[in-house]
Amino acid sequence: MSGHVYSINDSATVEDAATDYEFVIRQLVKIRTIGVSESTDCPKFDLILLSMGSDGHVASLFPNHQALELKDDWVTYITDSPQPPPERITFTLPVINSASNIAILAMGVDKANAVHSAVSDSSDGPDAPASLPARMVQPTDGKLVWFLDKAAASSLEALCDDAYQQQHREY
Ligand SMILES: O=C(O)[C@H](O)[C@@H](O)[C@H](O)[C@H](O)COP(=O)(O)O
Repeated sequence: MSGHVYSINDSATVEDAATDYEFVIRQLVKIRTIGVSESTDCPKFDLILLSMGSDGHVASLFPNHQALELKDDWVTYITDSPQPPPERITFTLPVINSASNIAILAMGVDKANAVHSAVSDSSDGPDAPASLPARMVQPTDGKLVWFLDKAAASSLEALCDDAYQQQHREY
């Protein structure tokens, strides 16, 4: 197992650590230890496991941060995280979205609003995708599964009721 663990170099600067980590991933893709997505040319991980913060951040991709717009980088760094620590490295959305399976975990009532917005259809105003990174997790060619406790799912009851009533009206 240890031969398959590639840790981040935490003694380098975040910029160097991100560059080094992306280099490692690119080598692993080259020798096909990690598969490649035919549609995106990104690494295709079997599973990416994320947890979501109450602000809707996943990985170290925070609301309205420019890191959300990266298209060509696989790994990036930030130095201005709104939550400590300020310096972080993270996979980018193209890599996350290329995975075969993505699981997002959310626990606690403080996640309820973000869960509701992330799985609802609205895409304007405060629910615009970049204001809620979890909404931007949309697998290109894979599956997304949410794991919620009751508290995190508590705002979904209203959503389900609405959908039920909508369907009911159509019959
Ligand atoms: O520093 C971070 O980015 C956070 O620690 C994050 O990774 C965490 O997993 C979520 O915010 C949910 O955390 P809880 O489920 O503990 O609230």
